[in-house]
Amino acid sequence: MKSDFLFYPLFREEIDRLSRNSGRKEAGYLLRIENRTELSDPILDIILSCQIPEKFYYSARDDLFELGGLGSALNIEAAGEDEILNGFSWLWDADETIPVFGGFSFDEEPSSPEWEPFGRFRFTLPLVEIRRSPEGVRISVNCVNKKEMSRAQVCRELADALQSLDALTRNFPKEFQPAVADRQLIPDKPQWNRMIKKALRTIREGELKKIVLARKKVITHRDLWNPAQIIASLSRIQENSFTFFYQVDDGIAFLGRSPERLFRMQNGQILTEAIAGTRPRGKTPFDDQRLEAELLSSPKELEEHRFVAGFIEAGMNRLCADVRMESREEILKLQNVQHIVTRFSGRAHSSFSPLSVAAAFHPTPAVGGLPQEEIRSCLRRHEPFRRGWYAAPIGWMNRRNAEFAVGIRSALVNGKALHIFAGAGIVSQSNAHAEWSETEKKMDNFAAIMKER
Ligand SMILES: C=C(O[C@H]1C=CC=C(C(=O)O)[C@@H]1O)C(=O)O
Repeated sequence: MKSDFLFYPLFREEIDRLSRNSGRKEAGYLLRIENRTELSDPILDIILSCQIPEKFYYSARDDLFELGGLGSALNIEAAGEDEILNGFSWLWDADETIPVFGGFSFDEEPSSPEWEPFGRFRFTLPLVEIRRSPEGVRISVNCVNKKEMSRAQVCRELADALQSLDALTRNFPKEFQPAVADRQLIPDKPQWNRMIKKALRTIREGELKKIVLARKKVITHRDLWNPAQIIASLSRIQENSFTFFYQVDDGIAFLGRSPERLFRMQNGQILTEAIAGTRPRGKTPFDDQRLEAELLSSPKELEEHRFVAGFIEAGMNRLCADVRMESREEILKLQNVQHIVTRFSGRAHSSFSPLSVAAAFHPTPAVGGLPQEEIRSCLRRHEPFRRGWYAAPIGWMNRRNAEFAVGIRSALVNGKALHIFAGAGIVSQSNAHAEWSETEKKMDNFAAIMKER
């Protein structure tokens, strides 16, 4: 698999023209050039073929929007949302539509070493941004003048960066045959049973109504994992889902196919949804229909779902006017599982920043639990590993618009280790064995690409 797309030829003329234009020193200045173009290669192939350490890719669940990025013109890692917004505010003063890609960790406590490269909050303005929307494909290049260089010097830096990028395009094998050296389940099945028992006790005692407990499989490769191959294989699965890929360094990436939108914000309109309640897909259409009917009539699954829907609706009522339930308790069919989904829309009361909207919803009871205030400390007590960016918001934003998926059906690749995550909502009627099987099903896309089944 390889894309032969070259960036420098597309921008050479404009860079030459701009470099002849001015000798002024302009500190903090962004040089951004946008180009509309046709692409014969898929954006993901272009992103994955380039061997630059930092890159990202995002595609919306409806497939109408894609955003890819190569390299980094400005990377902001921070402990809080204000630092992120302040760090990009000069950029958005120049053009408030410029998107940056990133996310933040599930909770605020320091994470474990494997997550260190991601930090608490991290967003990237890439060197090259490729964006596809219904209006067409636009490729933009960004160069931030941090060193008070003259315009001609900035142009030279940009030209050099694009030429180096073009030289980094490589072929990578489409076939994916990992050489697995070790597999570890954290927790293992007996530990999981004990976790669920303890969670059910906490629910019975009235401290919690619902808690979403997660587990992970750590699969160790004999050599290093190639995150590009993992996301390339995952993306080929027909799945009603967002695709996300955030590689922060060579061999270190958070990636996945998530069915769940945290929210989308566009021109003051907010769309969000509750996804919770699960059954496997059936082996035949008849069986599938039976499981769907079972899901929609199960008091346990409906309770699990309604905790989430009620929470989201209350959040929407705080943030928005004209809140509407766009659909109620419908079925979302995925490759291996089906869920109950309820969708909401509303008009934001004021011009909230995307990160404040993300913070208002995260963590929803689809990935945390209820009551929300206690859930992060509760999870730290119940789960035997740190979540890092699993189940946290991941996506893109500019000053006013954004879309964040919930980072589930996901994995962290770090060197030789691949950490695959899945969680399940525990309510008073949950059963440890059934929840274990459900999390197995939720990890099945990964099992399929590794031909583990
Ligand atoms: C927490 C996960 O799924 C959530 C989303 C949909 C259905 C869920 C459930 O039925 O338990 C979970 O709340 C996960 O996949 O890791």
